[in-house]
Amino acid sequence: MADHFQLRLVESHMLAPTVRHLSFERADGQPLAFVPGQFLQVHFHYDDGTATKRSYSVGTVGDGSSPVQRVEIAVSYVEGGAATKLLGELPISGLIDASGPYGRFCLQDTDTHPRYLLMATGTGVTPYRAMLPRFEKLLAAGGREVVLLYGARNETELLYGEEFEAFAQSHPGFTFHGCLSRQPRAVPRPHDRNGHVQNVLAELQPHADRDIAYLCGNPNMVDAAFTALQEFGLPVKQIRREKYVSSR
Ligand SMILES: Cc1cc2nc3c(=O)[nH]c(=O)nc-3n(C[C@H](O)[C@H](O)[C@H](O)COP(=O)(O)OP(=O)(O)OC[C@H]3O[C@@H](n4cnc5c(N)ncnc54)[C@H](O)[C@@H]3O)c2cc1C
Repeated sequence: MADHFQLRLVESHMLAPTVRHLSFERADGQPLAFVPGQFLQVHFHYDDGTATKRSYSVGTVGDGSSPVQRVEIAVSYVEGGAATKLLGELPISGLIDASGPYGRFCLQDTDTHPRYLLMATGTGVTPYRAMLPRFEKLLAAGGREVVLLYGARNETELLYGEEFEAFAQSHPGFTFHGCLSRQPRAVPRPHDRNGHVQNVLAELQPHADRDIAYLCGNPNMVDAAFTALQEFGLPVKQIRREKYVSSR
């Protein structure tokens, strides 16, 4: 159930040239209960006093089942963006109004498909970071495979790339494909792919009997991947989507 609270900024750094990682705590000292995959809304006012809000996926890696003390988000720079400015200029200890958690872009206990196909561009990878402890449990139970296709123009834009690489190395059922559309890595990793995420799909041969897909981030990518997965025969109920549409 959604709650309203203030968040206090405790840490902020650039994750990539145009993406900032922000780490908050609730000002009331309470932990945040959320299901990995959910998002928060940040509430603020334009200069003319009009109230507005923006959504951000929670990226905190907790234990996957209990509330977290840190509320981590990744914010992509948008030219002239009101929330971009607010969050980019927020000082350490600065407060913002927020509410949440919201959304149903979450893993379902009822899903029994053997392979999870996760696709993301940009900050759309954030919910999958939060889901890592859930994937750890799924993989430990056996009989499952998780494949993350993460699209970026170059390696500097692979947010949390080292964390996903490390998770893949310590969890053999998890494969991380960095899909680089403009510039390959200086030192390529074994699972790197060149091109857009949806182009790498064919290599994985998605199949309705095997796959459940999660798509998150840029709406154009989500729509293109949704169409491609349907062409491979996946029914709509096996394709979960979170589009980072502008909420103005
Ligand atoms: C469920 C959900 C989860 C989201 N999670 C995240 C997240 O984790 N991280 C994140 O960075 N964003 C996320 N977003 C997008 C976020 O809510 C804002 O839309 C984004 O940060 C831009 O807000 P802004 O106030 O800076 O720009 P605005 O003031 O809203 O927009 C400024 C101008 O830029 C255009 N614009 C807005 N967004 C984009 C864009 N992405 N690319 C190009 N032009 C744009 C607008 O049309 C407008 O002309 C999410 C959106 C949704 C719906």
